[in-house]
Amino acid sequence: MENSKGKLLIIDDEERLRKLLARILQLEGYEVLEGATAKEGLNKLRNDTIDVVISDVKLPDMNGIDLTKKIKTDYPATEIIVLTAYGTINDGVTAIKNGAFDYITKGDDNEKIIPLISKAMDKAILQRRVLELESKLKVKFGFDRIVGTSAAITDAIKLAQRVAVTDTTVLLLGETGTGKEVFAEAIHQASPRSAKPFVAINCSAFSKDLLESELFGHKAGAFTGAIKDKKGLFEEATGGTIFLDELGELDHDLQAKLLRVLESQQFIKLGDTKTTKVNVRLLAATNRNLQEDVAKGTFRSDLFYRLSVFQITLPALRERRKDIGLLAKYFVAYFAAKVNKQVASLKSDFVEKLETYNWPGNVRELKNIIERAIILSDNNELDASLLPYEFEHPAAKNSNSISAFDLASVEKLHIQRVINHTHGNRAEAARLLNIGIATLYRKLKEYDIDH
Ligand SMILES: Nc1ncnc2c1ncn2[C@@H]1O[C@H](COP(=O)(O)OP(=O)(O)OP(=O)(O)O)[C@@H](O)[C@H]1O
Repeated sequence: MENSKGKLLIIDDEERLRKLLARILQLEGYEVLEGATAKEGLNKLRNDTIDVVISDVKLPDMNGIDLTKKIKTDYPATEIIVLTAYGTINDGVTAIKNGAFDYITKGDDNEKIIPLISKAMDKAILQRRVLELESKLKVKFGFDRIVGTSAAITDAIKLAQRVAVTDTTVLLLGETGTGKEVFAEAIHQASPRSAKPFVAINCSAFSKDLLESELFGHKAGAFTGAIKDKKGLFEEATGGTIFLDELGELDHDLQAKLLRVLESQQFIKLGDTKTTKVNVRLLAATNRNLQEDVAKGTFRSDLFYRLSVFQITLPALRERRKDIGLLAKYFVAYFAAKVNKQVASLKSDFVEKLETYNWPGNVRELKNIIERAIILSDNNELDASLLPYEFEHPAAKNSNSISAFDLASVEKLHIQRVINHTHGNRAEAARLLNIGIATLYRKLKEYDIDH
C-alpha cells in the first residue's frame, strides 16, 4: 500500500475480534497484517518491517508479556500495545515494564484505541529514522568510506581492521592527505569503544602551552586568563579514542607527559596538584620520520617504542595509481550531488592526466582537484581543460633546475604571498592553499618563512 500510514500486526487467536480490529484500522489508513499465534506473529515480523504490534496478552503458545520482551530485543524500533482482559490491569503494567508502549483493555472504544495507535506509530517511525541515520553515520565514518581496491590500500585496511577490535595504540604513518585521519576514525568505529567519543587534535596547530591545556585541561587560575576549570581532550574522550595528528611536533615536555598517560593512564591538569585517571585509547599519526627524530634526539626513544607497537603505513596515491580512477569517480559523484549538477562522463584525457600526475598532496589533493573541476565545468562532462596548470606542464612539477623558476622557489613565494594576504593567519592560509595545517607548518620551517 503506497500511501499507508504505517504497518501494524495484530496477534490474537480470537478470530472475530482480530478481524474486526483489522477492519477498523485499515479504514484508518494503516496496512494491517494478522497472526493467530505468537509463532505466526514472529514469522511476520521476520519477513516484514512492522511499526506497531497489537498483541493479546494470552496467546495459545506464549504469554504476551514474554512476547513483548522478545520483540523489543529483536526489533527495538517496533512498538507494542498489549490487549488485556477486563480487570487485569496488572498484566498491562507488567507489559509496559517489559517495554510495551501501552495496553488496551478489550472492549475499550475506538476513540481510545485509535489515538493510542497513532502515537505508538509516530514513535516507531521516528525510532526507525534514528536507527537508519545512525547506521548511515557508521558507514560514513567506517572502513566502507575508504575507497580503493589496490593491494597497497587493502593490506592497510586489513591490518587496521585487525587491530581495531583491540585496545592497542596505533601509529599511522604516511604522507599528507593519504587518509590517516580517515583510518583513525574507521578504527574507532570498528572498535568496542565506538559508542563513546572520538576526539581528534592536530598537535602542530597549537603553541606548546595551549596544547598542554587542550590535551590535559587546567584548573581555574593555572595561568592568566584561566578563569574556570577546563576539561582537556583526554577527559572529553573518556571511554573512547583520542587521535593525535602530527604527533611528531610535540615538544620534549609534552612527550614525557604523553608517555606517562600511556604507562599509567593518568595525568596532572595544569595548575592541579592531584592526578586524574583516564581510560582512553590512543591513535597517533605523523608524516615525519620519527626514527630520524629519535636519532637526532628531538623525539624521545621510549615514547617512540611505546607508540610503534603497531604501525600502519598508508601508501601514497602515486603508489596505488590503480585507485585514482575509482577515487575520482567517487569524488565526482559526491561533489556533483553537493552542487546539484549532473555529471555524465569523465573524458579519457581527464582520467589519463589524473593517472599520470605525481600527487604530492595525495587523496586530499585529488579531492580538491575534482571539486574545482566540477565547479568549473559548464556541461555534463569533465575534460582535461578543467585541470590546473601543473597538469598541462608536468615538467613544472618535476623540474630539478635550480633557478628562479624552480618549484621550491615558486612555492615559497606563493606561500609567502598567501600568508601576507591572511595577515599571518596560518589556519586560513592552509585553507586557501588547500593543504593541511601540518604541511603548512613544515613548509614554513623548510623555507624559513617566519610570521
Ligand atoms: N581512501 C580514501 N577514500 C576516500 N576518501 C579518502 C581516502 N583517503 C583520504 N580521503 C579523503 O582525503 C582527505 C584527506 O584525508 P586525511 O585528512 O585523512 O589525510 P591525512 O593523512 O590525515 O592528512 P594530514 O597528514 O595532512 O593530516 C579527506 O577529505 C578524506 O576524506
